[in-house]
Amino acid sequence: MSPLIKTSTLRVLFSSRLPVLASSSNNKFRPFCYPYSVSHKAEPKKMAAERALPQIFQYVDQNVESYKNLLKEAVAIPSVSSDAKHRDDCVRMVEWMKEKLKEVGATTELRDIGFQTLEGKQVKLPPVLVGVLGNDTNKNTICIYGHLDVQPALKSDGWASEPFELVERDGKLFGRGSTDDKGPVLGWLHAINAYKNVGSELPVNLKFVFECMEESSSQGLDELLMEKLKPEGFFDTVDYVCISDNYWLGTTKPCITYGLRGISYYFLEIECAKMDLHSGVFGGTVHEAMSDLIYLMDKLVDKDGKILITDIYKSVAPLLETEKQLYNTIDFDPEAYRKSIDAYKLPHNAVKEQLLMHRWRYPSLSLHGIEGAHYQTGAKTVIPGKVVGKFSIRIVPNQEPEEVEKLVFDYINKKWAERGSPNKMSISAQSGRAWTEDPDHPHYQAAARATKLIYQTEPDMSREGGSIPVTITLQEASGKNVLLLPMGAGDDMAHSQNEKINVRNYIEGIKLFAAYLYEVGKLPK
Ligand SMILES: NCC(=O)N[C@@H](Cc1c[nH]cn1)C(=O)O
Ligand SMILES: [Zn+2]
Ligand SMILES: [Zn+2]
Repeated sequence: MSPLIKTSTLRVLFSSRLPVLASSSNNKFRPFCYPYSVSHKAEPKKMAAERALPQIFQYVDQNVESYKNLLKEAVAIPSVSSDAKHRDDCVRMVEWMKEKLKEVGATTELRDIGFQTLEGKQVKLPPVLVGVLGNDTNKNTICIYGHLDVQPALKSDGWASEPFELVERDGKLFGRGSTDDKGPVLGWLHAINAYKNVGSELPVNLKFVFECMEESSSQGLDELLMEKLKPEGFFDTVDYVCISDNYWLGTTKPCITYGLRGISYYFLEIECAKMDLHSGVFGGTVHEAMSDLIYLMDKLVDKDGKILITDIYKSVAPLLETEKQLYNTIDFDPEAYRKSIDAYKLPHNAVKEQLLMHRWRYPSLSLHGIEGAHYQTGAKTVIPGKVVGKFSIRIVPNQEPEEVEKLVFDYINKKWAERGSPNKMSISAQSGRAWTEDPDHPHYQAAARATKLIYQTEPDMSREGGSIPVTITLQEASGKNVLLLPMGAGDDMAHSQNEKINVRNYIEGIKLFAAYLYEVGKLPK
């Protein structure tokens, strides 16, 4: 190609629907070698970004301490969305992030999404942070979604250090939200900031949607996206959607994710009295709520993990031969996985393909806890007056939340009738849909190139057992390809005690995001 090729000619070449970097795929990957020999004058923006990458990577390496410090600040805000006591912290977290986004040059807006019923009260939902950075019609636009809320955490749950104090041990940054999802959200900021600091224009326009209710079923977000942002034209210019809110499958090999399970979360409430009762005084003279609840919860799943709810497997997408083949090549070691969680034994005879399928494409039911039950140390002799059993079903492609909820309600009502208890029982649910995407899309190829540049290995195309309820909504709202680009490793223990992100994953993740922006910037407009 002539070094003096004009931008317009280049655009014609770009617009062929071939993968833009197809020419590099036969060669050994050469990190900073631009496949087109184009003069800086002819294509200043693209060339600027191209030349900037090595400087960006160097800049990132020089700023590790400041990245850790910013994550420390974010982790210190206990933005637990499920707890009304932390609602002000959630609002503070969103406002904190708004300032950070403004500092990198974005225009920002906090969008009100109304109220929710929490602990019997009407509680205001934290606002959603919406941002825009750049509006160059020659550039692709990526919509980035992330969440700023976290799961609850107490030191007494078994954390080695305070959960809301980021602490570094052995190259790992421990703290609630470090990997889910504050580290990755900050990663985007750092990548943008690095472009700016090396004096390079961003290769893409960016739009941001950062919420603070993801860990509580993203309440209010779908309505904002579909009934407000979409009609207002927010998605009109969006070409791609990217979310970094999941993890590698293992601890060494990066992956890009094209599927998530959905979630159907249940609150099963049983009341036997208006207050808690002394078991010595009242035991033997009341129908106890807890016994009823244990009876019902025991009817949900068998010891091998098979869900006992009638017809629950009926609508699960059939396993096609083509899909079956995909599992063979995935890099996943069941024994390393077992050891990473210190489990005694894995189900499904620890067969790799079976484990992956039961994590990605079959539903699973988990029992989470009982609100109102005695759980502290000691021998409190109480009969709880009211208990709420919590369980959820990870739902999969072809299973619709409404259909699953109906099956669960019918089944619970049937078992309740069989129990014949005089107590008061009620059940409610919150659900989000499963999502899959086309991993052969040029967007995925761009992310794969970025990943290979950073980690020198071809990423696995994976699915994930967890849920990000908004993913499918963003896919529908934008009508564009959605991609999950994980930053953290498979042993990060999100939602668990001692959640962490490896310093390496955090820092290389920032570079990965910068490289991804560059690669998407090169995709045809
Ligand atoms: N990183 C995504 C994530 O952890 N999502 C949650 C979503 C959730 C929690 N409660 C209801 N939905 C998950 O558990 O998968
Ligand atoms: Zn989470
Ligand atoms: Zn998350």
